[in-house]
Amino acid sequence: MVNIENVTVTFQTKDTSFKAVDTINLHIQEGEIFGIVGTSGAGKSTLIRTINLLQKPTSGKIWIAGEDITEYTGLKLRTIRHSIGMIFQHFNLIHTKTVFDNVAFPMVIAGASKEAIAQRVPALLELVGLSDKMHVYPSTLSGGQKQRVGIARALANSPRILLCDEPTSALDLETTNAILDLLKEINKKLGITTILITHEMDVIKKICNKVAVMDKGIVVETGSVYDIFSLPKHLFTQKLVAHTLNLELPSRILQDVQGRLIKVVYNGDRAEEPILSDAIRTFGVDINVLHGKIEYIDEKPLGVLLLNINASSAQIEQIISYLKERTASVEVFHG
Ligand SMILES: Nc1ncnc2c1ncn2[C@@H]1O[C@H](COP(=O)(O)OP(=O)(O)OP(=O)(O)O)[C@@H](O)[C@H]1O
Repeated sequence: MVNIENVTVTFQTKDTSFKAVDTINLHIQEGEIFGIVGTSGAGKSTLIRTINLLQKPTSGKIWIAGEDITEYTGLKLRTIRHSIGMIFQHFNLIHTKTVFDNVAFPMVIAGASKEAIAQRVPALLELVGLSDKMHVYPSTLSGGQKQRVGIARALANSPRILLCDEPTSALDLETTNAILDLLKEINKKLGITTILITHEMDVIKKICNKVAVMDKGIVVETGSVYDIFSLPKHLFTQKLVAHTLNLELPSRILQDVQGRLIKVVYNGDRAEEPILSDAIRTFGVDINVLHGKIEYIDEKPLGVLLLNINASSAQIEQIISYLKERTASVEVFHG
């Protein structure tokens, strides 16, 4: 549906030039929720803005549904933009217009009839759960409600693609979850291809199917969200995932621990197997669980355990290879 081909964006300042996006290639399929994650300054906003040409690539191409749109201008550009909705971190509502008029605005610009607008806007407000706020002004709404208006407005011209620029960064945790649920529901109901940028792996974990991890203008890793969480390959991704899974131990425990400390990740059906109790029985040693959890990502289980094994070196090696055969990864931390 969306192909980003060798896209580079270079900003010229007075004496230097700076590559905010460097030779990025991404293929986003129809109907999926594709996340782009990275820390501040990674180039996420610049990249997402190239998809509707709010930011023109310095080089490379943007393909939408098989059309190269990179050089589009005038009517062609306006038409393609109507098929791409966008929502923003700070909602970008027009404060002098009512909720109804905010949602109607893109339809007015696109030349829709009054009848079409009168029919569509209430339906959109119902979809986002704001039917009772149709005639109020944005200043009377909460952040979550403002974002719901932003979503309804982005859908006004029935786009095929929805771009979400940090849609929940200005919201509290509960409202974030409600907005992410809504985006997921809309994606399912309308089949709209959704591309979302965020600095939070939790957002990716909650709604995305695929993810690209960006650092300093480049994509360091891309794949299904489940694969990226269970086996992150790049060091930068590993750090993001470790931080999100929150498996850090207090330094006192790390200092005092005797024997070997290992991290085991197990995925798919194996997350529900009694691998650990099997290992304890097979080798007749004590294995102490210091920390662990099973997460469900894309409805598939992903287990992560921090284990402490106190046994002879030979036995520990045997246990590690036993676990390696039965789990996604085993990492030795200590000892
Ligand atoms: N118009 C511009 N002129 C010059 N530099 C720019 C411009 N826009 C962005 N940059 C720079 O490009 C880099 C990437 O910015 P961008 O906003 O795309 O990152 P980001 O990953 O979205 O970060 P954040 O979440 O903080 O917005 C930054 O170093 C930024 O200062």
